[in-house]
Amino acid sequence: MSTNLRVAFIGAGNMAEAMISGIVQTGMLDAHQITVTNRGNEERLLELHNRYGVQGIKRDKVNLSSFDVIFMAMKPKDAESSLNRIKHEITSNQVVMSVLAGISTEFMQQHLKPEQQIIRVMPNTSSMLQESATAISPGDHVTMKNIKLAQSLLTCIGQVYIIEEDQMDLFTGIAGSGPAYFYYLMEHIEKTALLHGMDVAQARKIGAQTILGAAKMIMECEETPAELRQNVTSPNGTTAAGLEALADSGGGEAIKAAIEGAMNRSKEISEDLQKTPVSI
Ligand SMILES: NC(=O)C1=CN([C@@H]2O[C@H](COP(=O)(O)OP(=O)(O)OC[C@H]3O[C@@H](n4cnc5c(N)ncnc54)[C@H](O)[C@@H]3O)[C@@H](O)[C@H]2O)C=CC1
Ligand SMILES: O=C(O)[C@@H]1CCC=N1
Repeated sequence: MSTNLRVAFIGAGNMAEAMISGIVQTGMLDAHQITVTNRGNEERLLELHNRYGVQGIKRDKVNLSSFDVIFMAMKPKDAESSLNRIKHEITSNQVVMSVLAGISTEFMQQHLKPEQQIIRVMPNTSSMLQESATAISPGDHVTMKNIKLAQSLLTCIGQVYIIEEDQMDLFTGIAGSGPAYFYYLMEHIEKTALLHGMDVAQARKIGAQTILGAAKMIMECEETPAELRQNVTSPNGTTAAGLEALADSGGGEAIKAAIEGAMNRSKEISEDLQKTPVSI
């Protein structure tokens, strides 16, 4: 990766931090190549500087024209005003990569210059440990060189998949929001363990190792998840009883509902924004 490459994050929240942490830890970029901005929380900018060595500068003081890559990492509700501002600060040689849920490349294109290079990205917070499942959908004007740049930059926060944009809401439901489902699962494992007298710290380690082991089995074995499940399940044994209780409690439906709930919310964010008149 070029030592001259400069990357700006607009937005200094959880997602920006997870990505910065992953990028800096792999050494793909030097901390001095990264600038992070927010609207005014200087304490947060100092925190990110102290943790990762990146430059933290208030949005008003940043000149975006000197960056090769501009990551949009604010909340979707702040996208429109931010895009309207970015439009006048950058040229089409620079690439805008947006991690915002529900914000389409079409919406971004409408608010930026007609030939602006745009890539829609959906990472997750496991970026922090370089274990994100990240999707990218390139906009119409982005060069192959910048698609490759996005791939190598995002590879340092985990696995990267190029997908059609019409799959982005679904991807968000599975992977963008996905870590939260597993944390929720863990919360319930801990609660149940505690209820039956196990120490929470011990239950956390045991539960996490079980999830990690199952994930590795899925990644590394040839069997399908259904086959792997059957391998655990002895006739009339403990797993059969557990799975029956899970199904009786609507386990499968609950997983479908979670993914579809997040997917539909992503669509809804996009539709709501399209209803607002586009400001010039
Ligand atoms: N948290 C997650 O797991 C994931 C989040 N995302 C997306 O990342 C984006 C950020 O999410 P979080 O980091 O969780 O939110 P957050 O609320 O933690 O951070 C948002 C940041 O944006 C800043 N900000 C808002 N408007 C701004 C502006 N005009 N200029 C500069 N900074 C501005 C805020 O000061 C704050 O630092 C969202 O759009 C979300 O959809 C995507 C994938 C996963
Ligand atoms: O909850 C959200 O809206 C963001 C997008 C994907 C994960 N977190």
